[in-house]
Amino acid sequence: MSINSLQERPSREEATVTQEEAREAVFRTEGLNLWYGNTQALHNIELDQRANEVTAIIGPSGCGKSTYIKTLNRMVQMNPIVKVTGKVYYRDQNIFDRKFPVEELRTRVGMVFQKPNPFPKTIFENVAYGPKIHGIRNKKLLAEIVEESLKGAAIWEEVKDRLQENAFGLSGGQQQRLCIARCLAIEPDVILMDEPTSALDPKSTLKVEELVQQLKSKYSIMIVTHNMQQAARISDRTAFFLNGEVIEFDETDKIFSNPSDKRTEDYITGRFG
Ligand SMILES: Nc1ncnc2c1ncn2[C@@H]1O[C@H](COP(=O)(O)OP(=O)(O)OP(=O)(O)O)[C@@H](O)[C@H]1O
Repeated sequence: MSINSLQERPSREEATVTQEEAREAVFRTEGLNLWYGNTQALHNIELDQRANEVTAIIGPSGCGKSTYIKTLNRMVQMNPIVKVTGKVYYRDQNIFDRKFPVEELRTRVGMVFQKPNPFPKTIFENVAYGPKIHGIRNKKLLAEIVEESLKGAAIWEEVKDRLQENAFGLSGGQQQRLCIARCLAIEPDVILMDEPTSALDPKSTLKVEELVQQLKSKYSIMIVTHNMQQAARISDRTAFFLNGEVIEFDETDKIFSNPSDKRTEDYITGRFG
């Protein structure tokens, strides 16, 4: 079974899809429960990630935001004490099915972490690493992928003359965009971001936010953030988590202007969290 064969992305010519089709669910979570040992961290989560949209996950510390997004690439299940029930469909296949191709899932679903985590390698090698793992050896092709990915992550102009320098020589904000480029190099379908700007200064934060806005024309993005202004600025829909539950999930404008649940209102107005 191959994810790629099931969901070949359309060519540009075929890409004249209707608004409705463009917004199909890439991930659909139904009745998801998750335990760390005997402690339940997620309760009956129901959530969709639509294609070419940004979904923000907000909520106070410890409410299960990171746990949830790490469920989507099955990273959380690398921890042997984790147990899950319920269903998470990626492009209509349940990722918890025994036959589900997990390795392919990880190439289709990229992840960007809170702290930039470049490899101790050159800027070029950081981006070429994933494609090389996938068997690409042709130097010209690798160079093209590296350039395109760095351009996609809006960092090409800053690094094009120093591709052979160590990535640790970049600023924090540049390192984070390099990590986004590394993620783009494996041509993901979905990008999960776990507080990608929390370690960055305001200028770098703005750059990453602008980048997220640009990337959503090609990718579907889910972003965990503690920064409510950020969620309001860059997301199409927002899910408010509290104590491992989704309290409210709606259009971002609605969540921030007229939330349905008092707890959402209390959180976004800073009464707790
Ligand atoms: N590896 C683990 N082992 C046991 N419990 C864990 C583990 N990781 C997370 N938890 C627990 O699961 C719950 C949810 O944690 P999670 O990290 O998903 O929350 P979060 O909303 O992302 O928090 P933060 O905003 O502080 O990053 C917490 O009670 C946490 O203590």
